[in-house]
Amino acid sequence: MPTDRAPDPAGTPVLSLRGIGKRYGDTVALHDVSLDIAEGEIVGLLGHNGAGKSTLMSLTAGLLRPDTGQVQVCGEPVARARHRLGLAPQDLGVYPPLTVRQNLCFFAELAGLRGRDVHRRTDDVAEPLGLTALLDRRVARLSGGEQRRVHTAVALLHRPRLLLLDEPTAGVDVETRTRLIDFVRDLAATGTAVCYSTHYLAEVEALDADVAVLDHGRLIAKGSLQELVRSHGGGWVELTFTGAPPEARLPWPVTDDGDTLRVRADQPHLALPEILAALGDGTSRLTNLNVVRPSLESVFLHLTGRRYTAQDDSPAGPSSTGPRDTPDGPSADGPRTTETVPHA
Ligand SMILES: Nc1ncnc2c1ncn2[C@@H]1O[C@H](COP(=O)(O)OP(=O)(O)OP(=O)(O)O)[C@@H](O)[C@H]1O
Repeated sequence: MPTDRAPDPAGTPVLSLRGIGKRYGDTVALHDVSLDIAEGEIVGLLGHNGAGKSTLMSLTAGLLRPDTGQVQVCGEPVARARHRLGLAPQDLGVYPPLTVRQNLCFFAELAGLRGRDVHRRTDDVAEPLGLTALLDRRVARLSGGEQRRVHTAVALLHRPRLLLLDEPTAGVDVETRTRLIDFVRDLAATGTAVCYSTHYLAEVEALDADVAVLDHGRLIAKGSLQELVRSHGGGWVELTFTGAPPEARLPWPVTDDGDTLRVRADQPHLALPEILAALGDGTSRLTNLNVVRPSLESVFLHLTGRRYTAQDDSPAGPSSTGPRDTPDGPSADGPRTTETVPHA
């Protein structure tokens, strides 16, 4: 059985990316990305659409070759260490006409398992992902969330040292999301290194993961949630208007993003009265008001100038940091007020 739990030389990360660059024609998908993931560490890989997350996952899994740099898994070039990693890509890779058990047994054999190990391992991965009762059901008859759990289970059959999950909760319900997060945490507690890409900040917070932020192919931040909030701290008051935001003279940094004014302040809720007073008559055109307390969302705003969830149109996704709604026009009841809760 190709299980590999031999200890690595002390200090060798399970995943080591050094100076990774990748272009598709004129598009720079990744530029000089270096990242380590240690045994038992979960890294939440975040970035807006097109930031390079899937490219990074594919390179890490050895499915793509970087133009520059090196990918090492457990101290070896990835080409020699593929058996040590498991990848659950964004697109489902299971066979709908087969049952869950048939899928898992098929992929277990592909991964090199034989005889009783195939069935034992199938049962082992099915149980924590809540698939035991579904083993004899055809995948085609399962819900989207159940199918995604099967897809994730496939990546685990050979007990990888490194698990790559590319948006594992895309389109799944809240229960499946919670179950997956618990499962990933338990897995990491047994020593598996996990790289987890997602569009939902709340998941990264629930995973208690370190955070790696990609922006236009560059790794612009890496650290624990607490570290990032400390170094890119402060919160925001976000005010949306009909038409261009009014001028406001304020003692805090102000950015103007179309119809939205953002004011960065250490204690945004305390800054609010002064901000509203400075807007004067402009408040009559106010349609939405959002206080973003120091959190992963405020870190994102600071690093990229954009809300993380603002471009995410998945109906199944939770809003990690409070509503991201921006009404089309003024509400009859006045501006909508929301608050982003601090997580760190
Ligand atoms: N096969 C390809 N050919 C050409 N360009 C590509 C290809 N795959 C990705 N790209 C481009 O490379 C950049 C990074 O894409 P990638 O899919 O890695 O981003 P992502 O962060 O995973 O995005 P998303 O969150 O939308 O899945 C984007 O500009 C994308 O358009």
